[in-house]
Amino acid sequence: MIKVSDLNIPTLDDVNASDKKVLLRIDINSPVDKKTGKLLDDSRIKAHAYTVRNLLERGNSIVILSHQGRPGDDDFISLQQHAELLSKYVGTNVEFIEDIIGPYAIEKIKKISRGEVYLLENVRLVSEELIEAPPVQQSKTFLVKKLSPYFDIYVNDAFAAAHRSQPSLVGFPLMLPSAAGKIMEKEVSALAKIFNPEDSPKIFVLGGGKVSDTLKIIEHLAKNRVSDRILTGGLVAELFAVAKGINLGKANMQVLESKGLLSLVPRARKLLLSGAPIEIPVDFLTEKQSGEIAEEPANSVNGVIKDIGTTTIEIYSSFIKEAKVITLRGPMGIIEDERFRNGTKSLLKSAFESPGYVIIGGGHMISMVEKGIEINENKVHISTGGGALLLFLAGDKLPALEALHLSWVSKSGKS
Ligand SMILES: Nc1ncnc2c1ncn2[C@@H]1O[C@H](COP(=O)(O)OP(=O)(O)O)[C@@H](O)[C@H]1O
Ligand SMILES: O=C(OP(=O)(O)O)[C@H](O)COP(=O)(O)O
Repeated sequence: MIKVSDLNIPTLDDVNASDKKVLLRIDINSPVDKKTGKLLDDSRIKAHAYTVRNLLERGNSIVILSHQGRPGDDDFISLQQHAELLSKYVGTNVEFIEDIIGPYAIEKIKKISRGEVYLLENVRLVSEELIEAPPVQQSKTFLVKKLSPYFDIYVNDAFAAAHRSQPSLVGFPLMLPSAAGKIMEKEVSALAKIFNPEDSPKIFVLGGGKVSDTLKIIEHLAKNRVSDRILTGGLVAELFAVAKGINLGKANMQVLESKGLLSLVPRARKLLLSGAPIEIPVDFLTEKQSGEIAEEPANSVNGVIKDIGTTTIEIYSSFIKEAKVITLRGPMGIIEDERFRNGTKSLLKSAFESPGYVIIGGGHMISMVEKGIEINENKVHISTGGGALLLFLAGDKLPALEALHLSWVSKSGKS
């Protein structure tokens, strides 16, 4: 059992996860090369393989659910590549099933034997999965009603998606005995232990492209007074620059407009006026239509912003070096292009060299941690989560954890 504030989260031992038919939800959503459609990083796949191996050692058969990307985005692809990589890291064949709740998937699930592992297709192909709602409502979806009858237990290992109240994450725990997987258990236990509200100064380095999510997180961090300083990068920085009245130029305004982000400016401006400790870059690395790459001051940008500039790196690094806890999520630039990785790499280096404790999260951000560098586990926690990590650190209750708690209460009669 894991205790998280007033939630009791059952673990594999609490549901006797042995010799059972297990429905396992993991989060192997990974960065994708927009040009080739190939996965750019397999950190999450490698991490979740541990839970799959653990469940196999307990004599279970396993059917896995996960998502990749969001409909309409370039990274919304099939899980076929993921199954091949999972087979490699688990050390046994993970059969890819190109179906989710259709007759082919159901027939295969009915016949699965002990020791077999199936990975179903991208669960976000089921339209219900895109709707967030409370567990009771999600337990009545086609996805949950079609799959639940064929399993003994449900295991949620998807810490990185635990902030999503979607059917595959919160619907099954009311229908099946449920538990946290080994990655979920490890993340929640570690973060609850290392994140001491008393530690100060706490710095959050927040970048990336999930601006609406990150704005909500910053509102929570500011409201709960969890962060002493928030250093912004990526599209998040551009939103706050515009909110500060900085003219980023026509090209960048068009990027923000095309992503529907300008409607968030009033909320960002309100945060700035409230005195939230938010920093924005003083310079950017930009690319002109001619292809020329240049470093430009934030108040006279002509090219399309692709990364933060060196002066910003120096200023942010000086803040990082004074921090007791540094949490980084979301890259500073368009890291799919190696020309725009300097900002992210430089800040990661400053964090690793600082005396503070470092927490790193987010699929793209994790992919930037140099493969094979020596990570001092006493000083660095590499989370599989991004938004989920930040909301957990901001003190929010994650819907997937609440659903597991509800399942425990309803099935065990214990609170
Ligand atoms: N200045 C920028 N303009 C456009 N996209 C950006 C910029 N900086 C970062 N990005 C994009 O942000 C995406 C990663 O964002 P996000 O998913 O929030 O990060 P994480 O996966 O680490 O949580 C990458 O695809 C990257 O190309
Ligand atoms: O990659 C994820 O979140 P992250 O980008 O915050 O790390 C999770 O898989 C959640 O994906 P979503 O933000 O499309 O629901």
